[in-house]
Amino acid sequence: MKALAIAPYEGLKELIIELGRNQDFEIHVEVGDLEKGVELASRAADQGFDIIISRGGTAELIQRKVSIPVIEIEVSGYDMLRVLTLVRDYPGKAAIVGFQPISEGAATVSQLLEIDISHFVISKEEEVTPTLKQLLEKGYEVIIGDVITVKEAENLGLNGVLITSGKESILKAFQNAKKMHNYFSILRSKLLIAQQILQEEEEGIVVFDTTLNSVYSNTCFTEQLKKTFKASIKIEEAVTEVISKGEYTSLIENNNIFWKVKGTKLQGFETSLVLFRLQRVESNPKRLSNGIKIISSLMNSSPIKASFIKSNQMKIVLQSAERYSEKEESIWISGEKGTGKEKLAHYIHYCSSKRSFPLMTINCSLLTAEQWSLLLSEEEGLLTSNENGTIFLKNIDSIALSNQKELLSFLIKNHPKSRIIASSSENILAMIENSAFLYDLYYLLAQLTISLPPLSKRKEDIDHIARIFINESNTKYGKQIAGIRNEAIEELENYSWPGNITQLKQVINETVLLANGPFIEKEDINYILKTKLKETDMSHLDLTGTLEEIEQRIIRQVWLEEGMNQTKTAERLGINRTTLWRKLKEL
Ligand SMILES: Nc1ncnc2c1ncn2[C@@H]1O[C@H](COP(=O)(O)OP(=O)(O)OP(=O)(O)O)[C@@H](O)[C@H]1O
Repeated sequence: MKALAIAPYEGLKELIIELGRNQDFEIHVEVGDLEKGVELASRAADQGFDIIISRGGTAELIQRKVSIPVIEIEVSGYDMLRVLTLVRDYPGKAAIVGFQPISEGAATVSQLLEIDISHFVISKEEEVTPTLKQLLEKGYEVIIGDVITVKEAENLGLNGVLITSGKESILKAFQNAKKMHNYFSILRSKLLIAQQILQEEEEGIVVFDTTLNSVYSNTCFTEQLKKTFKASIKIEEAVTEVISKGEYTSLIENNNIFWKVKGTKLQGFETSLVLFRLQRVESNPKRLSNGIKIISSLMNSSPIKASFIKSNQMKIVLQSAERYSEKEESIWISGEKGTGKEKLAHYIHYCSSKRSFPLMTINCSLLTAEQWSLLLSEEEGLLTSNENGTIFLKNIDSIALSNQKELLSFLIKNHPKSRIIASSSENILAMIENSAFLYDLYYLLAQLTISLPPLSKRKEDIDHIARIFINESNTKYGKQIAGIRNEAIEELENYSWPGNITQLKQVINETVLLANGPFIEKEDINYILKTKLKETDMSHLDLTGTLEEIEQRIIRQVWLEEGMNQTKTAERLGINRTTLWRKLKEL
């Protein structure tokens, strides 16, 4: 043990040095009262001292500033006895001034020795001067006390007598120091073990106090997760939730790896401390990440701008979404490809109380059978890890029957606490009828349903949505398109949009890229619609079946592209209107 003794007065230094010679530990002594003592002490830990020994007010001040143990040389009965014996024959009125233990100790001893001496208790340092001034006025001449009191008494012209520490008090302090050092060594080694384990832990650990200061974090957290944690979790909300409800759970994604976040309260501290543990989700994340994404809790602006929606059909859809968002039930969104089902799922999540938790999107059409079984394999798997948030099973109609069965039994067995939204673009009731989709799974996931109309049935929305896309494309390509002519909008409204909003987005994107003037003209739109789409749509043409069936598909495709305008369709196909009319009737 290496001890630093800070003596508030010179004489004490000598005594400590003398007594320290016979001890089995190393002791250094410095002289310093109050602030000077604190200054000396603050360097002690860095200088390799294990413990500090000091006295009275200086010891108390030091204790508040350093992290190593501080042992106080207490005023003993012997010290008191000595000083009282000394002043017994002093001429003039004498008083003892000090904190409670000193002044009460003095009272007891003076009573026993039948010495007539008054004692005055002070509770803080600032009371020393006013107390002494009062005593001066009352005719006291001798003041007995510790270093501060005696110094101040002398300043005021009183006769100060210091209660010096005797041999016994110092030896007792040495003994206490040794005991404390032993105790601290055991504690410190336990702390070091714990700290090392936490530092090597593969889970991230961070502790916040109520002022949102991080008071502890381990290497895994600081080196790998800190940035994502801060960007994905509203720390204030999370800490408040732990303090009010006792728990917080969420999920974050960091470089394609999913981490469960669990917040709990640490017990046994004076102030509230909140611990967050970040655990890697068990399933092999690399193999799962394809097709699964997490939109963190920090979704600040609405994914759908309601004021841009003009069609009644869509207004009703948004109203249902808002009402359903507050319910716990699962929601099934159906609609043709590209009608905005994913956007609507985001909107539901955004409107709900789950908004500050993650939205996990699982694109079922991108997951392989192997990934499906991984996703569903373990109880602590990904599907159960986002308890407070929303899980969006996109394109659920694309999963194989065997995976549907697995998903159904997983959901029945594990009851994920998260809200589930599913989306499909096929006619799901027909699929159920043809045994291509499980009846039970549909009804489990479709407790509430929303059907998105195709874009051709909500032409009033085209104008505004097109403007959103022009803005997006301007940003993307650094273009400055200022607007779109009304005639160009009319062309867009007359088109049939088999690919719905996705297709509108693509058309606007290409038009913006190719446009030469500040406005998108009717001709720009026509060029893209007629030439570009004809190529892409034809490439998707289904060539199965008889020639007659293929012909029917071509006629329907062109008819849709021409906005169901028979004259234009006949013109493009090079047939007369009567033939077209007859052929369309056969469709
Ligand atoms: N109200 C809207 N405002 C602006 N953009 C929209 C809106 N609705 C959809 N979109 C955009 O249209 C495209 C298609 O939307 P989304 O992916 O939500 O459709 P989907 O029905 O889920 O598509 P799919 O069936 O192909 O998976 C996306 O780029 C989306 O951002």
